[in-house]
Amino acid sequence: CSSQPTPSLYQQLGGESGIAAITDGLLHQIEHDPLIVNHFRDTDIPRFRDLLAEQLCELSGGPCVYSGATMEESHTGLNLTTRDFDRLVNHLITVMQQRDIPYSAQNRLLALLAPMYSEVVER
Ligand code: HEM
Repeated sequence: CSSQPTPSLYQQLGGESGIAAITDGLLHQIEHDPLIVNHFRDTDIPRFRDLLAEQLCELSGGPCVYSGATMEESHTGLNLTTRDFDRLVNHLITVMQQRDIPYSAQNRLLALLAPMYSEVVER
């Protein structure tokens, strides 16, 4: 068979180091977004960073097991809105574009995150 196997989403995102860089880039975007940064004022950022990277790794088919709280548990009481969700997603897109992640891989990741909307917003 001469066809190449489809790379896993995890591989397309750059594996462990690629996902670490995407997570750091996203945190940088959040830090500079006055419309959402306040949600994170009581958050242990190093812990959040590690859990988000772990979750993206697991979601994309990498060798990680997410060890954090469920999305409902961790977002209940934050009173997040659709605008907050959209801003975070747009920041993620910006970071993936900056890192030249293939468009198809960007969409694969976004499709995995989209169903979390109802677990995160208006909780
Ligand atoms: C699909 C979208 C999202 C994903 C995958 C996600 C992922 C996560 C993860 C993995 C955690 C850590 C859970 C834990 O502490 O055990 C977390 C916590 C948190 N998320 Fe999200 N999140 C999403 C949307 C959002 C949005 C839109 C906001 C606000 C703009 C947000 C704000 C927060 C905050 C403030 C915490 C920390 C809560 C605390 O300090 O305990 N998240 N999120």
